[in-house]
Amino acid sequence: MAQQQIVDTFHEIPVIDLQNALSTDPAKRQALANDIRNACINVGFFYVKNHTIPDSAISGAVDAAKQFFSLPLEAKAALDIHKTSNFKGYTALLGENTNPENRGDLHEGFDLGWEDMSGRGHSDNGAMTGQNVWPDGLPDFREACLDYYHAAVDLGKLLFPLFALALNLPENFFDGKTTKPAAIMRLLYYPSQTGDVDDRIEGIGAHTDYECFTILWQDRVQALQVLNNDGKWIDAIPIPGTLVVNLGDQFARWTNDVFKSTIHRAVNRSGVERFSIPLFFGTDYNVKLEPLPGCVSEENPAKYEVVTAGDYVKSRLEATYAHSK
Ligand SMILES: O=C(O)CCC(=O)C(=O)O
Ligand SMILES: [Fe+2]
Repeated sequence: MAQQQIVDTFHEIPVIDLQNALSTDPAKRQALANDIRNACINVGFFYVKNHTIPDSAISGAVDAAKQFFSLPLEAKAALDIHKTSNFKGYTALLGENTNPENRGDLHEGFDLGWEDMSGRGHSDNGAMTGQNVWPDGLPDFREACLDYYHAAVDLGKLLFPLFALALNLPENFFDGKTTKPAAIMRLLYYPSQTGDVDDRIEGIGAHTDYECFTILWQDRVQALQVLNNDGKWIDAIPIPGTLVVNLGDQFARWTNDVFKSTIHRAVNRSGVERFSIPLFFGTDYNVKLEPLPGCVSEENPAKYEVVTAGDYVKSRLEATYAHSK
């Protein structure tokens, strides 16, 4: 009988406490980085607790999302993402198709990028930078979104040195590569699917994320699922007080797949609506995604063509929205 290959897999997603992220004791920071390393190699997903985003920033952004998605369709459609060249604004139900085998994603979205509170978008070269678009008639919406955005970017800046340590690199390895962090935030609204459900329409179809890592707030409605190596969907159950962090394809490219960019999807059949807020965090758009020296060897030769982070994300976004153009 042929010997059965034993493939390591995971059945749950680890919870990592970030309390020691800024410890003055390097051994404590390294111990935390080791936990992150294990999660990145084996799962590609982990929860973080003691994550630094204030509850007030979360509740403000969630309230803003609820108000925005309750606007009349015409008001949201005026901000349709296809009207901008930099992927900002509103995505209608079925407007995106994350898994090309599906017929469209059953969510509405609102995308924004870097902008400081005083109203300046950052205007450098990347296709995804530049002005955000904002709805009329929701006076607190912009501030609530940006408040969360900046808190999540700060968390991303706390995580990058830990990822560097996890890869046996100097803690400041990514500093010069994340000067204008390429962070895209999305508000997401998933109606519940009821009645006869078309299997090719999911809240968000099976996909991997495009940037280095994603920081995701999810409400208490179970919908997010993560594919393990046995092809089984593992529920990323909502754990109050935590955020989900998952790796994206930029990190898989940097690390030549040593870090896993794990396939996931969201399916809301709970009977109630669901909200989530991902923030996709990458290096500056002009940085080349070159495999790190420690991640390439004779047994594991470089797998990916070197491209800039900006070109890579742009090509993935174009493919995602092509279906509703
Ligand atoms: O809403 C979620 O839980 C997941 C969203 C997601 O995977 C994405 O936007 O890339
Ligand atoms: Fe995702």
